[in-house]
Amino acid sequence: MPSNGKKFPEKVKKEGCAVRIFKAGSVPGKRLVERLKRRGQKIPARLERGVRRILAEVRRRGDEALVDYTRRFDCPNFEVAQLRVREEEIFEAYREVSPEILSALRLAIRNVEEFHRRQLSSSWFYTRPEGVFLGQMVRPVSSAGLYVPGGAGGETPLISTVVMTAVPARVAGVPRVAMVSPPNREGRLHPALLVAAAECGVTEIYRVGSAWAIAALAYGTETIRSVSVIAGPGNIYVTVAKKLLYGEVGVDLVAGPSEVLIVADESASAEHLAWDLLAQAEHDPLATALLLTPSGRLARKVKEALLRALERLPRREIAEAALKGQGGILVTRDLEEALELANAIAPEHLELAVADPFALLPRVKNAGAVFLGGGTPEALGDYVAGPNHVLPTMGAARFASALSVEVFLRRISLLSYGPEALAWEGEAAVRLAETEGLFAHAEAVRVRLKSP
Ligand SMILES: NC(=O)c1ccc[n+]([C@@H]2O[C@H](COP(=O)([O-])OP(=O)(O)OC[C@H]3O[C@@H](n4cnc5c(N)ncnc54)[C@H](O)[C@@H]3O)[C@@H](O)[C@H]2O)c1
Ligand SMILES: N[C@H](CO)Cc1c[nH]c[nH+]1
Ligand SMILES: [Zn+2]
Repeated sequence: MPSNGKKFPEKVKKEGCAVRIFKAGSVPGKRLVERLKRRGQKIPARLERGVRRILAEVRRRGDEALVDYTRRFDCPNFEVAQLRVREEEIFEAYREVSPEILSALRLAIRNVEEFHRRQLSSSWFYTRPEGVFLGQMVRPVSSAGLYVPGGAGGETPLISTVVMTAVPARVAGVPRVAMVSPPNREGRLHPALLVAAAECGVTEIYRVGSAWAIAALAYGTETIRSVSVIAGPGNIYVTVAKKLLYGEVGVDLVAGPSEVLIVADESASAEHLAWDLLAQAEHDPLATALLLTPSGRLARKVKEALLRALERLPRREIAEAALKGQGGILVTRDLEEALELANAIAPEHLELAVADPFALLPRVKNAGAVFLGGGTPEALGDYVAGPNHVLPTMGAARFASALSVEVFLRRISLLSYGPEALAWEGEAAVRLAETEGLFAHAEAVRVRLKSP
């Protein structure tokens, strides 16, 4: 029964199966956890083949392939001349965006910049008395390509992702920043997307999305010059393209379909938790939205709240598919077990909706970002708080971190030896080179020892 005492309408009753409650220790509970733990391990072979084909086409046919794919998936009448956004279109976009949106964007930019400035590492050096100079020189990459998701037909342009990708690139000092995002059916990008790009110092904007946009940034086409590093989140096609191209081009991290895992106790509001779960589930049918709680009562209340909320959700179909596929509610023995499972799943977002979240924090090992306390919805982090919302998914939080200024920087090592230092340490290098059987290495040092 819903909490207002009325019966659920038929439709909601039927959809009740979208939200599953299991005991964490039960067979279906364990099965769900095992599936989530393995979620990043294998790309379906058909999907990978499809993405490889796209990459090869763009490499071979350049702009022509971009236009073909864009016509097929996003904008039926797309022309090559529409690929690059012209400067006048950005001026026009400023006229279309309301002052309220502009000031919200500027607040987000300020907060994101303040957070990311703290990540800047500086160059340094030190010397050793015998005449050794060693150091590290920090340099930005010369160009970056930013992927901003748009959904099929550009229906859901993630304007906030412009801020999250472009601000760190600007803080790092990248001189050339190219942004790509899929156009809508009319071949347009949302005006707020263009304004956000201009506000964050993006230097080129292209209307192109999915795996073909990633290929264009990596290989270059007639219109789009290749870049040194690609950053930004995207759907499974974007994510697989980035994985396959890693090495040919720098890639930030595996930032695929969104994920939230909430650990909650009875202090949490069921309605708040339901909306937090749906906030990630509505991103993608492949999104993950999981609640872990020792309270059976809270579990049932969240399920009811979810079913009510789904009724009002415009992207209900997407969210339901995500809940059915990768979501649910698991009732754990205690908070300890909930934390253990959270660490094993390594979610993109971890919410600690418990009475004393800071007491649980020392036990968190794997997560992209942690939201402490029921008053801190994940959505704040998506838009305005300051930390980056481009975060590791599919278990990558075990080894990767949020998008940061570091992605756009390189640390170049510096070495200089004077003759005295060479005399002191050269012999050790010769011995190690000989042990490795590398004659030229040894000789390169020996000739200098003989005639410095
Ligand atoms: N991990 C993170 O940090 C993070 C941040 C923001 C968003 N996200 C995720 O990014 C994703 C955004 O996805 P989206 O769909 O909204 O935008 P998107 O731009 O990533 O994907 C849309 C593009 O994919 C194309 N596409 C659709 N079907 C295709 C197919 N069968 N083959 C190849 N291409 C196809 C569309 O035509 C369009 O060009 C979501 O999964 C969201 O959860 C993740
Ligand atoms: N939740 C997404 C990261 O998984 C980021 C985002 C952008 N806009 C809304 N949400
Ligand atoms: Zn989100």
